[in-house]
Amino acid sequence: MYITLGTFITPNALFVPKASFEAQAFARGRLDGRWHPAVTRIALRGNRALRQQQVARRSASRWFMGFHDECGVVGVMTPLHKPASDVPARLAYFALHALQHRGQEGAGIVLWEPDSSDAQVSTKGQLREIKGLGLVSEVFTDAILGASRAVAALGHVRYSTAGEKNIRNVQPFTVKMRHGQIAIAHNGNLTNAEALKRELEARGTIFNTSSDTEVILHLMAQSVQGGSADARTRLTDALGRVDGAYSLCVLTAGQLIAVRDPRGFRPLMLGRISETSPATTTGSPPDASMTTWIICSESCALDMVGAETVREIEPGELVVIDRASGNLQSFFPFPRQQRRACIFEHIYFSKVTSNVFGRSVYLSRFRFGELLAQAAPVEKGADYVVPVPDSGIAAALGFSAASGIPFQMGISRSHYVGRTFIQPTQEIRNAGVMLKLTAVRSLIEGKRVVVVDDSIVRGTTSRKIVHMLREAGASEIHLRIACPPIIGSCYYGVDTPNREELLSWRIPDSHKACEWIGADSLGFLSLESLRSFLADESGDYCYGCFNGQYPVLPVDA
Ligand SMILES: O=P(O)(O)OC[C@H]1O[C@H](OP(=O)(O)OP(=O)(O)O)[C@H](O)[C@@H]1O
Ligand SMILES: NC(=O)CC[C@H](N)C(=O)O
Ligand code: SF4
Ligand SMILES: [Mg+2]
Repeated sequence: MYITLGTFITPNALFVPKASFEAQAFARGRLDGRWHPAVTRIALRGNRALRQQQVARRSASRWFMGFHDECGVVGVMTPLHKPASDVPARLAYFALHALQHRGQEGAGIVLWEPDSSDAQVSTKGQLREIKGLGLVSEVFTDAILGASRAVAALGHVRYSTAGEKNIRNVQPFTVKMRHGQIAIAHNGNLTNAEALKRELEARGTIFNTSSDTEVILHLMAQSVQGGSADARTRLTDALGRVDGAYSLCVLTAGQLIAVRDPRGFRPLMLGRISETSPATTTGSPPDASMTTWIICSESCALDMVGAETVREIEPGELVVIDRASGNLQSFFPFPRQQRRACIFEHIYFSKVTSNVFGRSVYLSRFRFGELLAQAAPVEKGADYVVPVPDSGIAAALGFSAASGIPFQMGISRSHYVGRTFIQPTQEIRNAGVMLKLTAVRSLIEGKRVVVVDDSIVRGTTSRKIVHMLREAGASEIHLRIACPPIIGSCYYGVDTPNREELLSWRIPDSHKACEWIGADSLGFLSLESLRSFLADESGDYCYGCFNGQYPVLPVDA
């Protein structure tokens, strides 16, 4: 197998990316017409190229992004009268597609495929896994989905927080226990996983992955309630031993279980597709026996598959959907805790079309921008408010509305540069080439601009953007950030750099940070503003990465 190495000549720099299949696509097609690829063909063995691709993928997004997204989960359970078909797999696929922003390392779907003679009976058949590294659209093909015959599905998109980025750690995990197969999909991070792992290993447990999530399966298998065939009982027992963040779905041949940790760090939604008229129009609840239930991380996934949003799964709630009875039962098996929803879901992680923790993500971001304009105005005014696309757009619109400064898309984002792009070399970084973001010179030249972004993590993006806008002729650049300075890592399901890498930890003085970035001024949304926005609910949120007050510390830290 041979691949192509590309040499790219841009107005600013000349560089030779490392070999990979992505490089080939990049050189040949994706940026055709924009850059000027002088493509050099160099023969390389396919295996080596593949390894390089893996390495590049792993490290590329680290360079590009600040806080990484987390994971997304989905569960689908059809009603008893529905014969096995490709519908559960397709519903899971589209829901995962809507949740792709939450994880791009790998994706998986587990299908409950009943024995063909027994397609409508409740507790027979197998759980079958389809998973791979890469994006949802790369892992699943139409042929794979079309060939499936299932009555329920469980799906996951991963961004790792524990364990390496390899195929073994891609979820859902499916295992065979004494009472049958079980599959699990987890968003979050367990703060005592390492301690539990050591304990389990001392008892002879063999781990198949390096993910924290696997601990739950072993705890279930070795549950003191082990004699119980009931997955709910064993899951409750296992979760009683873990701490930290989990919004998870479990699938057996018979039941779909959804559960959220008592602090409710991560979101989890319940939705349905009803074959009868929805409750809202008839006044009576939809017939459970005619309902396909969907569990998912964010409401955007329900919208994607045309499902009705029923409600959030509550912090500490465990919901069991049983196919045979058509029942949905709710339990609160854990001691109650103060809710600690992750405010970063609203600042950056979740999709703007979602409602998360009972609030519209878009409206939150817009309001953060308005509050930022009030708290950190640009004293002498400016010509434009310019967002850092995509995640800074809603906050910039809010800033513009509150300040009266016109909004302009002065930075264009390339949609061909994914989050799994080739790692730029140090040479490229030094040349300040922005692969993802480009200034609109005709708009920016000679103008005073307020640049609004949702967050600064390492400061890489801000520094590059300021440099790029100066090169494009901006006369003043005022950077406004729609969240407080980030000074700590996250232990609850977000892949964060070490504290020492965080700009606001390294350079706590915002004047000095502004100098490092190269802007004319720098302003953040304060924690007080954030709390005032959340009003009565401000005590229900986690702000650990902003104030160092973590609801629960990792046991092994
Ligand atoms: O300070 P840094 O370490 O550079 O990280 C901060 C940047 O990372 C995020 O964007 P990202 O490019 O990850 O994704 P987006 O396109 O979804 O905004 C965030 O919106 C900031 O722009
Ligand atoms: N980001 C997440 O929610 C990750 C889930 C799990 N902790 C993993 O590392 O795979
Ligand atoms: S530490 Fe930050 S990112 Fe992590 S849960 Fe708390 S607010 Fe969210
Ligand atoms: Mg961004």
